[in-house]
Amino acid sequence: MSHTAPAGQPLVLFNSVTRATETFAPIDPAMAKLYSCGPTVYNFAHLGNLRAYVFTDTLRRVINWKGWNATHVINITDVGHLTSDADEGDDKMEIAARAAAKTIWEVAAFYTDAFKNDIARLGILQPTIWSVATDHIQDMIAFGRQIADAGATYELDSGLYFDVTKVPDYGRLAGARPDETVGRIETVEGKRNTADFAIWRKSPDDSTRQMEWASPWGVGAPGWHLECSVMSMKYLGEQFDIHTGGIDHREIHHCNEIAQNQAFTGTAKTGANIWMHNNFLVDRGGKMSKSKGGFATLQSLVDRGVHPLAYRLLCLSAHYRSELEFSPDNLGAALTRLKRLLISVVQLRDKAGDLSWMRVVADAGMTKGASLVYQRSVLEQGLPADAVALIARFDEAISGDLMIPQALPLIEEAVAKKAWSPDIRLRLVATFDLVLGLGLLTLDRADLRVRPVGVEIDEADVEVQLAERQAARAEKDFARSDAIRDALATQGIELMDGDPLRWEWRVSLG
Ligand SMILES: Nc1ncnc2c1ncn2[C@@H]1O[C@H](COP(=O)(O)OP(=O)(O)OP(=O)(O)O)[C@@H](O)[C@H]1O
Ligand SMILES: [Zn+2]
Repeated sequence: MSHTAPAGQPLVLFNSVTRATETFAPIDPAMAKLYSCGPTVYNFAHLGNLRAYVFTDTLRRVINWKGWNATHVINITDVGHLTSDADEGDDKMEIAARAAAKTIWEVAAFYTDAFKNDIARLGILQPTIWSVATDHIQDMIAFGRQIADAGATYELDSGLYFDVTKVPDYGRLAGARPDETVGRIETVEGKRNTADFAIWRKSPDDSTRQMEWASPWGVGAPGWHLECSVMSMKYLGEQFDIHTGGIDHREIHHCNEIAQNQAFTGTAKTGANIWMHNNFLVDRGGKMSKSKGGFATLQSLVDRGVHPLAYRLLCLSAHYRSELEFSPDNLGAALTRLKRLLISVVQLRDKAGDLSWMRVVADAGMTKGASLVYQRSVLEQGLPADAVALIARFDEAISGDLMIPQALPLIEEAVAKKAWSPDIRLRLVATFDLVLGLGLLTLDRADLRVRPVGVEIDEADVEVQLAERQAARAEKDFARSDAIRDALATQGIELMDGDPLRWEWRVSLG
């Protein structure tokens, strides 16, 4: 891989700190460095949380596709995140563990696995490093000592607090001043400023916590904001390239991380050159959130017969800085679009015959971890000028602050271009899919036919009955054909005669 700036359009990204787009130029041109605030593992991720990781995955894929290597860290928050981001309430993990009568470690292990499983099903690449908060307690204490020595903190009975007036520009990211009380509730006696936050929280005398550690400020647990400053700095350095999170983090969590980073380095630097935030997935009730209960998980979609990649496509169909509405209609449209695309791609696959390049790319990507640029170089070899021009349009869209909604139709354009051989069209699909991650070259039609829970079907048997029905219809034995259709209907199988998608049957959604 080259270490010079890649060819193609410059990549511009919207920086929440300056509220402007900026040209991306990694500090170390040989390795871009990204940190994404990870899940708090006290429950399943909901679809809104997962939107945040489809976004970071897209960002990372675009960076790779355009020619840079990337180190990507996602943390696992298994301690410190209170029920309110503004230092109020109890630790989310402690509450969940009490409710389940389990240890926090059991709860964390269970939901961490569930999260990793969800992101794998969404085609999200594994980060280079998973950093688990409780593995870094000593690093957090050392960090806390340094910022305490620098005079940025003060101690109260309840713990060690950060004084937000000790750093320049506190709250610049949120566009708020330290004396503003928006979203903050004063619950801690003695705090100097409303926005001050806990670096270390002492365990109350009358209770023991499941998770607590000795520290210079008493036995207790670290503040949530501290974790991300410590782990991002540990793995990526004092100033790295991009820090991401959902837009709710722009108001408090990331302001506090920036303040800690500034106190630690004694500079005005925020810790990352670009701070990026994805907007919310909303439903009729507003932001999807765990605290509301009854939220939708990825598994709940699968249980209803929707393939996870249809949800990925739904996410890709909106720009990351726009709200995205989650509704059965939107999801249904995404599933239909994915099916349509896949039908065309499968037809091309059938026509193209031997795709030796596909084996090279798949092998390089999966087993040898080759960069996306290398895979692109295989795919894009020998393409005609008008196909290269389509790639340039794709590049232009994704380079403009990840304008994926504009890039998506180009895949459909490539598939439909009759003047190109199936081989050319598939090469384009494959190179675009390195960014989109929809698995278009590997999925089969049958994969998208997810069986909802509670529906008992034997797919081979359905296919046999369909063939019999086809034969009956050919012989104009409509009574027999209808009888087969009715028999299948009683098993929950709906036949789709004349289906423009040629998806001959589906499990009825009830
Ligand atoms: N509705 C949403 N849409 C998009 N991103 C979201 C949404 N809700 C949370 N996020 C993001 O998901 C990521 C993981 O967050 P985390 O696991 O800490 O969730 P949480 O704060 O416990 O969830 P909730 O906000 O539902 O209580 C964060 O980057 C967060 O900003
Ligand atoms: Zn964070």
